[in-house]
Amino acid sequence: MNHPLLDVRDITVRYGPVTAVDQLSFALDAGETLALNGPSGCGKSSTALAVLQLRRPDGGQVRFEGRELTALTERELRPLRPRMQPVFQDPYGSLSPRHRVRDAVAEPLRIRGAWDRSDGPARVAELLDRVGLDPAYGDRRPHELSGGQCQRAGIARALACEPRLLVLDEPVSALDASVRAGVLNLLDDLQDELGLGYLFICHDRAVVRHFADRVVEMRNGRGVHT
Ligand SMILES: Nc1ncnc2c1ncn2[C@@H]1O[C@H](COP(=O)(O)OP(=O)(O)OP(=O)(O)O)[C@@H](O)[C@H]1O
Repeated sequence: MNHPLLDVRDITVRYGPVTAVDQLSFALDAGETLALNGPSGCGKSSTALAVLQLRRPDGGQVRFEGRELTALTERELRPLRPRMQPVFQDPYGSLSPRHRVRDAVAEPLRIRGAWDRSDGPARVAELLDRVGLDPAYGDRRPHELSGGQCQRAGIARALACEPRLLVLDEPVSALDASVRAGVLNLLDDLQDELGLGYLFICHDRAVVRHFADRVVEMRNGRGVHT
């Protein structure tokens, strides 16, 4: 049966009396970029957390690859989690400051049981190269990289999970304008090559227009499809 990669129906997220996301629905196919755009506080990040099941929504359904995630226990979700990877705004926040980049990228391979001592290092080097980082940067720690390089390393780590969906929450907003285009081009190339679906959260309308296939404009937790 054909189903969207991600199918979000009527999700609601509340923080006490505040309704951050109010019965929001959208769907996203593999190889497609759907943007959530809107002003600060309209509920974009809360939607990202609900899609990733990092915060369980208070209502509605999140279907990923045809499976209804809100009905699953944490244990049942665990094997699905690598397939939906977040990339957050703060490039330094997604990597541990204590670990070298090569270990950060290797970790998902180890967790998945995909680490092999003979070809693991070459796989890490390949992932770093794929995101435009010289594999020698694997020896560095995050603070020894620029913001753009660090965001690329975070994307390499996400790719090590072999995801189908990336939830990109303001992935270029903290970067200098001069490096933004490079990271967006990388994301475009990866999507073409791997058929990834992108839920792209961004407050910058110009970036959204350039990058997204479709846009959901959010206001006060509600969405308008454009
Ligand atoms: N942990 C929380 N506790 C209480 N209220 C929260 C929490 N997180 C978000 N909110 C509130 O929920 C609403 C939506 O916030 P959210 O961060 O999802 O919006 P956003 O569009 O991503 O904004 P921004 O771009 O500023 O991050 C806001 O009113 C915000 O104050």
